[in-house]
Amino acid sequence: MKKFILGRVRSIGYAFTGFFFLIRTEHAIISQLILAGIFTGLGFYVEISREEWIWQVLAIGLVLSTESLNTAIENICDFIHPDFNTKIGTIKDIASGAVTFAALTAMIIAGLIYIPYFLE
Ligand SMILES: Nc1ncnc2c1ncn2[C@@H]1O[C@H](COP(=O)(O)OP(=O)(O)OP(=O)(O)O)[C@@H](O)[C@H]1O
Repeated sequence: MKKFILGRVRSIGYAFTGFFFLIRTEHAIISQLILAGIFTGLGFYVEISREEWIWQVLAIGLVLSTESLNTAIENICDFIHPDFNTKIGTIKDIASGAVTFAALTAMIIAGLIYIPYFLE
């Protein structure tokens, strides 16, 4: 049991190391965080409902998580094959495509939340 708990605590530590690495060094994550900050400010400004906050937080989390996984895939690609390779290019494009899915979803959610407020 003690070994199990220690293992879990250590894993949380590694996870936070990755978290801080991303927010310190990854430009894509930093830009998404700035955007998340802008939308958080907008949420307070137009006083969105509790339910709309939940959707907004989920949308932000979805984009940041997908972007983080995309960064991990890019790093693996650059590590295993630093030179130009069409397969590596396709893998990176696919990982970016996943971010696009998440970003489009977030844009639709943002539209559903904010367009009615701005039409009022
Ligand atoms: N080794 C490679 N071989 C072939 N094509 C590559 C290679 N590296 C990158 N590419 C192409 O360039 C695109 C951008 O790759 P890159 O690694 O620069 O990511 P990025 O989207 O600019 O991310 P970031 O801004 O986080 O660095 C890829 O989606 C792929 O099409």
